[in-house]
Amino acid sequence: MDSSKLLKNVYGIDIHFEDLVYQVNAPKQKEKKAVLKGITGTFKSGELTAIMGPSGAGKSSLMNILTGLTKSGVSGQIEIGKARKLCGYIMQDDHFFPFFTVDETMLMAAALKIANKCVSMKDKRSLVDYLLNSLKLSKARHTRCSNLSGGQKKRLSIALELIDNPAVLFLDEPTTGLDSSSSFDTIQLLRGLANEGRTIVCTIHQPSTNIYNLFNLIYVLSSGQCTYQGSPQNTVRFLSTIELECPAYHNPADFLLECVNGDYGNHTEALTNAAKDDRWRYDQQLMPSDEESQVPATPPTETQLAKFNESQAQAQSQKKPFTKLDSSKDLARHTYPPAEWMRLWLLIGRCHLQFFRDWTLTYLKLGIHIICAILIGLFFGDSGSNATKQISNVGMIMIHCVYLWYTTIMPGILRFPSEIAIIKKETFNNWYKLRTYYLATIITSTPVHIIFSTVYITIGYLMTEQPVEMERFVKYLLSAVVVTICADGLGIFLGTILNPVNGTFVGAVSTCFMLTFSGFLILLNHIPAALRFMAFISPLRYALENMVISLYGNQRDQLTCPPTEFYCHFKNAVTVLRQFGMENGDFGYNIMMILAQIALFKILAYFTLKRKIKTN
Ligand SMILES: Nc1ncnc2c1ncn2[C@@H]1O[C@H](COP(=O)(O)OP(=O)(O)OP(=O)(O)O)[C@@H](O)[C@H]1O
Repeated sequence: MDSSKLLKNVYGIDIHFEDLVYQVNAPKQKEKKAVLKGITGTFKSGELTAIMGPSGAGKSSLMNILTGLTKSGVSGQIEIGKARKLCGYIMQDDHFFPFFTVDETMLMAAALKIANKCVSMKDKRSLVDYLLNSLKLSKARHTRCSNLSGGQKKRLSIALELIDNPAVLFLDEPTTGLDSSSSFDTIQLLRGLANEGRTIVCTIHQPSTNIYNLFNLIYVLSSGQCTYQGSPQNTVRFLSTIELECPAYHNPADFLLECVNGDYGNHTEALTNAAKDDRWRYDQQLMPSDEESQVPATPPTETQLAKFNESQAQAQSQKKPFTKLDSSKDLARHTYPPAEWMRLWLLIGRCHLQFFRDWTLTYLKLGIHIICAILIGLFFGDSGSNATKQISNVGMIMIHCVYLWYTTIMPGILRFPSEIAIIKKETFNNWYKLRTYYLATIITSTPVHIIFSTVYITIGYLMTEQPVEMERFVKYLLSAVVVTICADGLGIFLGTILNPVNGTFVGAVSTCFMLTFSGFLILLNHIPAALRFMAFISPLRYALENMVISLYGNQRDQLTCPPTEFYCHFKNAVTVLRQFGMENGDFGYNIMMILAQIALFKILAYFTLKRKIKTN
């Protein structure tokens, strides 16, 4: 299949909004603050539209409303309908997984966005090649995303969203951070995409004259009101209708913004009234001559407009560059996504690859686990079999629990904050559902926790001469593994409700409390009855109790009392259990309690992550 054909078949979608009001709660004020005050406008297919205006004018708010990112506090009419599914939103900052190359990122996006039944893998490959060529990214195809320049990142963001050929593309400040030549290239590229029939809308700050003239429509906002909607070429004429004369050799875009900012007096009301006339969007130079009206500073007359529309319609029917999207049947004909289970499979693959590429997550962490396990083993020596060292041995068990807990909760806290911008972009642009991604991360991270804690515990267990009995070892290991997974769940939960600084602080404080109530530092029956419930919510308590009863319970043989000792208080294993008030400990119950907490944390983390993605 010819890749360019896949991209040329664009459905034309016009976006129309009327009396759009957006209100937000203003702090310390009874009344709501109106960010958008009843604006009306039309962004047409085949056109490149710029939303401009001073900072705080409401540009991003309008964009977020049109894309569907903001829903509450919005009233008025928006006609975009089923086409929302065919929209791509390129946010201001470009976020990618740093360990993948441009090629891998593109191929993964193609696999996630388009079903194999719809476009074969071979065609997806050539589609990716075609897009990389068109966006001048071929030379960077084997470069990791973290090493791309600002302009390349922006082009990659555009290429990624073009894969499933969206009919509408929204871009938030696509030229921010780019030099003038890259900015021009980017806007020229967008103009080319619009010419193919797409509706392209972007916000922009202070464009140069060259860039300004590339747009088909300029939509200016000032304090939530529309102060100009027209072609760039009509700007000077429009302003002169309210006696604002643009000096010669002055950039019309700059002059327009200066007028809107009030640099030449307060003309907001006059501008808002004049901007209601949307005929300024028609380029005067394209208008047929009309003897009745030759006044230069006016929008086209009705007669001119009728003639113009007629000639445009004729040209359109001859060229027929794109089909108008009328029904949901048309939507189905568009490239369709793979089934969600297939996306799950792809995301599991991506998470695995990411895990192996990030050496700090794999080799470094595994190496540190091994070194620490050996060091702790050397410190405690024969504590597992020597009856005189049993208090130290229980202390070592606690160290194992706390080590696994701490080294898991902290990366858990930091994991999602670093990925949230990417997840937000990808879920919003329909690459996959959040629950699919979340499930993929659980499926990928769980075996990793199992392997890492198994390596750590096995070394520690063998070096400290714990009983060589399979059942005791398996129970001991199982308790360590579940508490590690529980730490990951709590870490992710904290990472999705708090920022990294507060998250690490709360994580550290909560660990201290859990440690206090683990049953070693203060015995359970020494805690005041009213506060004892705290111990029952500490996963570390359940894990420690389980690890202790695995080693000392179930009628263990007597421990070795060195011949140099006259009396060994902990010669009988049950004495250790009694000493720590764990003689009635129930292994199954403890495991169930930790599993219940894992489920609780993981479910809560899903909903907090969902909330965070919506509000961020
Ligand atoms: N959820 C919200 N709660 C409170 N105020 C809000 C909210 N969303 C937007 N605003 C306010 O509305 C105004 C417009 O914000 P918006 O981000 O749309 O401006 P903008 O034109 O995109 O600005 P900039 O060019 O600086 O990005 C600002 O004063 C902003 O503080």
